[in-house]
Amino acid sequence: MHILATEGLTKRFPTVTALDRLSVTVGSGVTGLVGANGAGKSTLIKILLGLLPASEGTAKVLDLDVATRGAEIRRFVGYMPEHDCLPPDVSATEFVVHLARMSGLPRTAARERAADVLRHVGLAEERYRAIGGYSTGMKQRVKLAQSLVHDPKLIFLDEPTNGLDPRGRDEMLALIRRIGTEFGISVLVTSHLLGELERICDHVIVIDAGRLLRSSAIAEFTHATESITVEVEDGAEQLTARLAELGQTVTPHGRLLVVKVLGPETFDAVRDAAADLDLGLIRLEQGRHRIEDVFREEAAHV
Ligand SMILES: Nc1ncnc2c1ncn2[C@@H]1O[C@H](COP(=O)(O)OP(=O)(O)OP(=O)(O)O)[C@@H](O)[C@H]1O
Repeated sequence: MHILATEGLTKRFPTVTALDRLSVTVGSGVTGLVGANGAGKSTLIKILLGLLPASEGTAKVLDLDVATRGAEIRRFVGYMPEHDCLPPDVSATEFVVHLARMSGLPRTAARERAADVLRHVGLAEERYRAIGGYSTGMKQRVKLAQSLVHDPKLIFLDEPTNGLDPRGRDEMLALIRRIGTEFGISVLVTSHLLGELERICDHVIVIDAGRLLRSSAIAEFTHATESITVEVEDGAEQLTARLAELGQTVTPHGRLLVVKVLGPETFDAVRDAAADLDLGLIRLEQGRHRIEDVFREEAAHV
């Protein structure tokens, strides 16, 4: 089953089209939603939660229509908003217990559940202190904890690494991965930092200006762009021409050539062509393009 599916989903604001005929499906697991600032990520999440009406098109979350079943969707889905939205004067424990009670849990169960989720996100003794004194990383953890407290099947995390230092970012990403694998909760996580999602997602959706650029399993993203970098002392142009004759896909960058790996024969072709032309090979390096490169390539074609 798809955990969510959109068809021709469009959202027009007075001066901008935030989503433009977006049709995409998402399966279970950890899915990354990647796009630059303003690409439409937060708008999509708000529509999926039934908090914002679409202008056109349809969307379903857990097979429920967002236009009519928003309240049910929000029962099964947790949401970590992008911006700071925490009350400064209460403790993390009080805040999360309160939200657990609002979701319908009795007092004792709400306390137990809040303690569990705060422990899972790594907040220890400090959970009894007022949130106003927390670091950004701790606030992000509280926001993550509240998204989990009502035992959702799926969570939407909007820019959870925003404002974190590199260590905080790594910890948050590891936590998100664990939620997906150990707790079996499906995750839709947004980021404008494309590389970081590569590490934790099973599937990535790339959007730009509200339009779908690409949706594929992470393995396809990296596999499809596997390439080798070749450097020769002289004769890069000759080598480029020879490899092209041999059916290889070559992009010259000065003395460097980036050759797309079509199969094991690509390595043989480079070695043999360099030997035939009597060129000195300085470097033959396998390099995996990262999602950033894929994004740039895709964006260049739009
Ligand atoms: N309530 C609104 N009224 C008018 N325009 C809006 C509104 N909400 C979003 N937009 C516009 O829609 C576009 C998409 O915004 P959105 O917040 O969905 O992007 P995003 O990908 O989440 O980016 P960011 O990470 O910067 O929030 C932007 O141009 C934004 O200015």
